[in-house]
Amino acid sequence: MSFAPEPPFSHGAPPAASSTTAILLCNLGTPDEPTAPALRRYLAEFLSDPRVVEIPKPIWWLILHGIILRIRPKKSAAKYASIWTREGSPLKVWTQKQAVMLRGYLGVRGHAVEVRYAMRYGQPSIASQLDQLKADGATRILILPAYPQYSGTTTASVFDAVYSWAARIRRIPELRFVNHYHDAPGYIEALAEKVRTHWRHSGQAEQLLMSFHGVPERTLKLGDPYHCECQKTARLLAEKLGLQKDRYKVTFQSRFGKAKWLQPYTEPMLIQMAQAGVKSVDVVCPGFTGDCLETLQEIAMEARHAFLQAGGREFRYIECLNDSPQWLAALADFSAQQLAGWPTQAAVDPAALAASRTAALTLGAAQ
Ligand SMILES: C=CC1=C(C)c2cc3[nH]c(cc4nc(cc5[nH]c(cc1n2)c(C)c5CCC(=O)O)C(CCC(=O)O)=C4C)c(C)c3C=C
Ligand SMILES: [Fe+2]
Ligand SMILES: [Fe+2]
Repeated sequence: MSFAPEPPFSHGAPPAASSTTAILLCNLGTPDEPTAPALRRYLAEFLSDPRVVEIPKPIWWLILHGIILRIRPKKSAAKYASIWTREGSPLKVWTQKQAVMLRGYLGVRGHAVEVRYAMRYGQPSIASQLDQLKADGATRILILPAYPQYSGTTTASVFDAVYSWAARIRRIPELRFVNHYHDAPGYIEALAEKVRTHWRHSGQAEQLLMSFHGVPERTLKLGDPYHCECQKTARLLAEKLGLQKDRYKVTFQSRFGKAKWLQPYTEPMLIQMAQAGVKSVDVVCPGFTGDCLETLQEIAMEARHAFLQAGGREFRYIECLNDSPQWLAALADFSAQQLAGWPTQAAVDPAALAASRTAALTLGAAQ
């Protein structure tokens, strides 16, 4: 084992002038392009993570390499192709934009904090961004997962990647980790504002369906708080919107494999609702902070089709938080709280601050 060398150090020297505080916004990751070879690389990395699939390695290896990586890449590539934009994968586009905007929103609140983004799987990797931040003088880093609800399959996996990076670093920056923000008032309010805006434009459907990404049911029995955190987010959102219990439903999507996942499942629920006579439904995905394959393709395309086929008339998909000003403001306030006690003025570069203000103002209202 060898640790990365550090820059020369002289006794008594003042701290490096470039010593900074930084935030690393970490999201799941996405393939480089919507092709089968790119999907194979992405899925191989993602599905080899023991946090994601908890099947003993020798058995899972056979299934993954013998079956899944032979079939799924082509199918998934076609799905990605249907949502790909000129700027690339929506998940990456939104995450990148959120990082730029968060820096601007923190800037106008007086915090000169560097904000970068990283992907747990694919590029830019968490290790490469931490290397870069350290090279750029970051001495304090807040790890901010893009997941409001804690799950061992996502949040803990981001932390694993940070710990693995740190394990090869001689002089580790100060690190802080955000576990979750499923009940943060700003997050709930930003979600509620998305729904209200949608209602103002399109009217209110008979039912609001809140669809969260699923996880295997056994993780709940093993103590993962994800299910409870989703339920709490849903309850708080419903309360904010003044919705009675009979006007909304909470479901779980994106089931993978044959095991039981958290229930009720999104698509069967939509079919059941349509068959029971529900004609219109609003669908929101509160667990996803940016639109991605799971929302734009699985919900806005596949689930819509299933609902309409089963007799529903109106399926209205409500976009994710994306670049919502309320969301970025909430994230800035929340991040500022997490940075408490850390200097955030150490390297105020007026030109960079002005540039981030302009970026925030261009991308959305910076208040
Ligand atoms: C195999 C098990 C999976 C678990 C457990 C899982 C949990 C989980 N995932 C997200 C968020 C996202 N997942 C996305 C895509 C995606 N998820 C899985 C599998 C599991 N997810 C796969 C195989 C894929 C890839 C697409 C496919 O082939 O079906 C995405 C979208 C990524 C994108 O590029 O747009 C997100 C986001 C959460 C929040 C979660 C547990 C709480
Ligand atoms: Fe997933
Ligand atoms: Fe629960």
